[in-house]
Amino acid sequence: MVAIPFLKMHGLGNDFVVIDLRHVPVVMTEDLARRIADRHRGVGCDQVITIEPPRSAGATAVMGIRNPDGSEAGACGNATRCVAHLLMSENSTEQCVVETIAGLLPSQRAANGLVTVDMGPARFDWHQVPLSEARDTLHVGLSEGALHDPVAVSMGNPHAVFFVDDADAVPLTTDGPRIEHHPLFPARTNVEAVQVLGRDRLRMRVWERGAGITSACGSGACAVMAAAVKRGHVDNKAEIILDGGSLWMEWRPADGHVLMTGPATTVFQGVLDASLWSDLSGVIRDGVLHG
Ligand SMILES: N[C@@H](CCC[C@H](N)C(=O)O)C(=O)O
Repeated sequence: MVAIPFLKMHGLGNDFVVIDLRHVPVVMTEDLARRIADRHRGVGCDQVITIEPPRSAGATAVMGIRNPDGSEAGACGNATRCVAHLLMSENSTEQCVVETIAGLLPSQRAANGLVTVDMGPARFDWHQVPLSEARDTLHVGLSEGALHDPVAVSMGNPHAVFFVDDADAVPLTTDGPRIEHHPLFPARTNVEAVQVLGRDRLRMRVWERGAGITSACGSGACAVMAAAVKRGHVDNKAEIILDGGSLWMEWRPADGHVLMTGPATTVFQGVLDASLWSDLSGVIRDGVLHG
């Protein structure tokens, strides 16, 4: 049985096990992702990220996203910067296109070693978030503990953005999971608590769907930027300060796309031993792997 190489990477401390499956007959299943993400028995991470062959014209590669609970996500901004960095380094290019189940994300190198990703349009239609019933997504009118009246928005994954007076005082470990599992969000939701510091500065903390509190969420920062523009709190550009550091955001009025700029950091390389999945079904594609 073979071992599979991986990279440990992070974006502002939101950490990933990145596995290149472009030439390996392995399928990332819910069970396998859970085992890899386990910080005691596996490698440990906030998301398991796969790189797979492109499916659409113009894409450099597909990026698959799994949360530590095994669930699949349509967007992960911090991992997109990491994967884009790897693809651009591999191809010696300054740009690439990362494909996700939610769409194609054009990415490019920015100043100071940072990476910019066009995360696509913020969507405010209640069907698209999704919500379980018709609501005004700019004022959803939902309350839980310290959190009231969010903006609901999709960046390819669902977000509930709450504007608060003091983001650091919000008890996210109790209020976050209650919102994540609220019946109004049939696909569950990521939860952001946001404090407006100025017309170009926001402080944000996040409770991630399927992961809990993380030090940063790139798609969350995009959702927050779009929500803050729609509520009239910021102009088109803003710094968003997360627990793990800052992201630089731009909302493009012409098409409603959100552009995100931030770091992509490689921590170490390792190998996943086949003992991690040898008793799991559905992991090996096209037969058995031999070393
Ligand atoms: N950390 C990510 C988001 C990962 C997926 C999210 N938890 C979900 O289930 O939608 C980011 O940087 O965007």
